[in-house]
Amino acid sequence: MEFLPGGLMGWPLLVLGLAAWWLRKVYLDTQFRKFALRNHCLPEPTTVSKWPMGLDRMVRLFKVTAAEGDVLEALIHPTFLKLGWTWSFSVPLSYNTIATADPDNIKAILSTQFKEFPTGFRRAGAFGYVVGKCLFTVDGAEWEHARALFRPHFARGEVNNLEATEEGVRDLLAAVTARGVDEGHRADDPSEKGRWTPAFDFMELIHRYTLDVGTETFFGANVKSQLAAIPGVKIDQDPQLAETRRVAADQAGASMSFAEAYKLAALAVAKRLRLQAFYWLVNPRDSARAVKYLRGFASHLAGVQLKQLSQKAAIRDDDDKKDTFLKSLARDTQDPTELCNQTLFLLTASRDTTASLLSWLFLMLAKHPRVFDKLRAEIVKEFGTRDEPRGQITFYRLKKCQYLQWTLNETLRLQPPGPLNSRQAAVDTTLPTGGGPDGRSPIAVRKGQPINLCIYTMHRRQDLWGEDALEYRPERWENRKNDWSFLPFSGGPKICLGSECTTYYSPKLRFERSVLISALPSELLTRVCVLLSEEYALAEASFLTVRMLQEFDKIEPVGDIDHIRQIVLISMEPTDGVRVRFRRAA
Ligand code: HEM
Repeated sequence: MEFLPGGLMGWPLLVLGLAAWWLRKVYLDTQFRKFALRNHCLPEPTTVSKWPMGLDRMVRLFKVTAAEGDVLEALIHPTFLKLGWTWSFSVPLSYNTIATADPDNIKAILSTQFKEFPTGFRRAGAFGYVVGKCLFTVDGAEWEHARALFRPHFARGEVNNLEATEEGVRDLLAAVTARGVDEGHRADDPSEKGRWTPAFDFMELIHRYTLDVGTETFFGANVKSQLAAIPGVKIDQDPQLAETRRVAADQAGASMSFAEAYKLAALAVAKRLRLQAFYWLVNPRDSARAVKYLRGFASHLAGVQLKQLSQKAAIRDDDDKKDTFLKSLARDTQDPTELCNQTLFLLTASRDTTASLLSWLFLMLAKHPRVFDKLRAEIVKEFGTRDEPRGQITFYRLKKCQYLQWTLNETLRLQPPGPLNSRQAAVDTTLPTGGGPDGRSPIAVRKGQPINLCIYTMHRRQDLWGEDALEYRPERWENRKNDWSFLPFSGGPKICLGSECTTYYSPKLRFERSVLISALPSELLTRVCVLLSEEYALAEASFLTVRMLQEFDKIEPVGDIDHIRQIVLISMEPTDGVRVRFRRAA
């Protein structure tokens, strides 16, 4: 029997199939309309497309991305200013995507209606390309399982020990020193002569810093990328790490460094994110090689860890004092793929975001000398100078530096490392606002409908942040309480785990805290964790800022500081890096 269209049975079957599909669609559309009516929902504004299925918007998006342009300022933010804080746009072969920059809607999606808005298959398709199934790419019971695996390690405050950060900062300062001195810069002033570094891209060093701290923290294997980039410096390697690097290099040919592989993989993820349901179209050969490299590296380390643990008679009696995330995780799961996925994800989550924050912070300090001077005065008062340091840099002392906290917050507000977040409705449901002529009625959201949360636009709204919302002014944080209009770390049960814990407690406090935390029921634990928010993620950035400002007393921008370009890869970064020069403190 012939079942192909054109065969004897083919056409009737095809017609029948189409009719069934159409009837189902009509039925579901009618049900959804009734649902919207029952819930007093009105439609949100929609962008007008010149081509069917919103293809023109998609083509424009690709043109901007291909030219390494700024999708936020070129496409997304202006549409919010034109249509209001919640709108939708057509996407080929899918329901309209909703975009929102409204705190009430965002709160509902991330928190009060959390179960109705999982992350969905688009995120899994885009990020899973590199990190497979992990905390970030799964939903429901799988997510709960992964979060439970992560939590004890974070709650004990072991993620990123202080030594790893200190070592990272030492290497970074060595890398800056290795760049030498620009004898010619301001040579006419004897008090300045010989104190300025040459102009260089500080962002490159920041990326290496967060990579080194991250690989040490999560894998227990600092890749020493900062020292590796200094010509002539020989890195003192333990044999295990040398083997690890060799294994990773073999996967891709020695032509690629860890940092390069990382950038290529991030570019592919960014492209897959833009393509939404068609993410699978992106798999360029060089990115595939990069992903193989990164996964080879993580898998090798997971294998080493498992071998070490299996050699111990009783895994829980591991008496090795140096704990890493990988080791801690390996006590709970011995699945090598899971270990590889989770640790590689954690490295991605922590490295790019922290590097983005630090890059923007130093760019802002270069652009605003007043803020730099005020911040440095506070740091010197609390921690002393390079030559006369005052005590250890601890988490509590960092927290006490109010202007430092404001400066970090202001940077996270204007340039959030994660400017866009996404979810997908699991059921027909509603959002509290955005519908009707005044944009205040609830809107109906259909099962399967994708939603983009635009944190970037929300952080720049004048009605929420005042007339000077676009100005960099840390002082605005005086007396301002955090609410749902400030979400650099997201919110609700999936709030950034890095924002939940800290490394800067003393061992005694850390122990007491871990006992307290492990005794809490999970719901309360989540709330406590949110209260402890921002601690860890900001500690790594604060620590480096303090040490840099002790070391250098001026920073000067190089190039056009008034027209800073930005690009969204996995995180948002300054397109042209952080081109600056520093003046060593006298
Ligand atoms: C400035 C630094 C950081 C920023 C701005 C940031 C921001 C974010 C954001 C926006 C999310 C997405 C949550 C969602 O899907 O709603 C996230 C998730 C996450 N972040 Fe961070 N992050 C930072 C640093 C870190 C660090 C240092 C770590 C680890 C030590 C970390 C670990 C995580 C984890 C594990 C998740 C996944 C949580 C989950 O899906 O349940 N982050 N982060």
